[in-house]
Amino acid sequence: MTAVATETLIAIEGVGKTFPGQRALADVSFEIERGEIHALVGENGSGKSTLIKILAGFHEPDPGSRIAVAGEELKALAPADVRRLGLRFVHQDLGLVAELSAAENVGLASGFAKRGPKVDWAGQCRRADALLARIGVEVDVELPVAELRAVERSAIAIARALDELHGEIRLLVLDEPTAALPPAEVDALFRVLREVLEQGVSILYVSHRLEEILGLADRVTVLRDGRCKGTFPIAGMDRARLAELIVGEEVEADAAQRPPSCATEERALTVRGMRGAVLDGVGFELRRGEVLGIAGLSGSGREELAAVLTGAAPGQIELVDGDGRTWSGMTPKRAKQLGLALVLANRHPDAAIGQFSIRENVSLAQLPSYVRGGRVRGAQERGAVERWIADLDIRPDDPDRLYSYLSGGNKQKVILAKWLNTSPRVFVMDDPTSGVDIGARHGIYGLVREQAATGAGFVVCSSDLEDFVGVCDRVLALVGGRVAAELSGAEITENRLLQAIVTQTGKNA
Ligand SMILES: Nc1ncnc2c1ncn2[C@@H]1O[C@H](COP(=O)(O)OP(=O)(O)OP(=O)(O)O)[C@@H](O)[C@H]1O
Repeated sequence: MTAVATETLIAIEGVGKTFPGQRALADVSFEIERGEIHALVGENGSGKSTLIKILAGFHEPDPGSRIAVAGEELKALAPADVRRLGLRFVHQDLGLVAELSAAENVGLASGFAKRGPKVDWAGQCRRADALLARIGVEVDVELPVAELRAVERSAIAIARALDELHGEIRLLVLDEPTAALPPAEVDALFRVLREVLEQGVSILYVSHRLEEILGLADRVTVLRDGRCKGTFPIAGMDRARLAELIVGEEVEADAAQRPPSCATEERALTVRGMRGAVLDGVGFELRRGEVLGIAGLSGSGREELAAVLTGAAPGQIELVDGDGRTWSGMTPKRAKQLGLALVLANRHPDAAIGQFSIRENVSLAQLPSYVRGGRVRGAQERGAVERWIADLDIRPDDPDRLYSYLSGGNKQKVILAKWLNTSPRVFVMDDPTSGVDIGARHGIYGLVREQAATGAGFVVCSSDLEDFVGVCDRVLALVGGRVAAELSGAEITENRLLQAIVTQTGKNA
């Protein structure tokens, strides 16, 4: 944690934002000090991204809102003001072009080093190297960023944001920077952020991961239903108190409450010899009613397992289904015949259709069952969707709300509802709680358990260790594309998992 800061960098006063039919922010006031890490927290849909988009000049706030940056009063921030005043943003998707190198990505944002009319590649690489060195990171700046570790990509996005070519940088805003980072890489990111702070840049940090906020921030501002519930020092704050401030009521501790396994003796699936870009012969048996976790750092094969298992990514696999039939190779069509549903994280472009409503997205995978005699049975469809909206606490609770207007966490809940609604034999989940708030997370674990009790099998691939502790019966830890360790029942703790995915390789990510 840093020294107590004293000077106001940004004063936000009475800020509101009303979208057609939706008030996202109302009378929000708080201050960000120079030299502090200021966390911004709140439930899904509480207005965090809207506030950030106002600071980024993307949304204009309601009349009467006031924002002052370094003493300069503004009613709204235009994108040119944002740049001039030194506010920089790193969003969850990082905005990097995966096929290009770090040197090229830096050049795309702030121009390329030139020698005469030509690009000076050596000079451009030196510039990217220097930007990364300032935050204590060393990577090969000529490699395509797709080939780097997730935390290295985050570091490049941060280094690029802090390029002072166009003036002093005062505030770095990070929107859920760790949503897809495994824990060992989170520590590496924190080291980078401390370096950023050393440069005199303040940080506004948005996250649903409470441990991170407690370990990193100086102060925290809590939003609830678009209103500011206050700004609190982190010193003296604990997880339970912070969770209560966010949700507005006491939140139960989850780890101790994991219900007993519903795994039966019956096979849901046997997988053998799974190979892909990284996967190197992974196999496992999944029983009906069992919730199996797949843990691993980025580059361990965890990120591709769900897609290879369901035929969404190329790879080799041999599979024995619940009826004892053997299958070689997998395609999305075959996965469907076998009753495997791939539940993608909301950041994935194929996860849902932005221009469809909540109702249309939830019903999409189940549409044939609502059609009788060439007509959609609207009442039945609507009833099912309304039940999912209530069960997952999707906000706003309007089935006709366009998916693209939903907050990140609510998008994730719609994707889950879409697949829970289809009752497959096996759910293959990729980061199912990405961007989901602490209250909704418990709800999701409850629904997974409910479905497991009916005999569905689950393969839960996640970068978030809480998912394994909260809901899994057994966890496979992947290292270098292979199963390096297996934990089950009470053995599944965050510490043991961390050891399994990091120390097995002696890797210090
Ligand atoms: N462009 C838009 N049009 C209409 N409503 C919107 C728009 N953008 C956001 N909203 C609504 O404003 C509210 C606040 O959303 P916002 O994305 O700011 O929440 P959030 O706190 O960032 O949530 P999450 O943690 O899920 O990312 C939500 O009800 C959302 O549906």
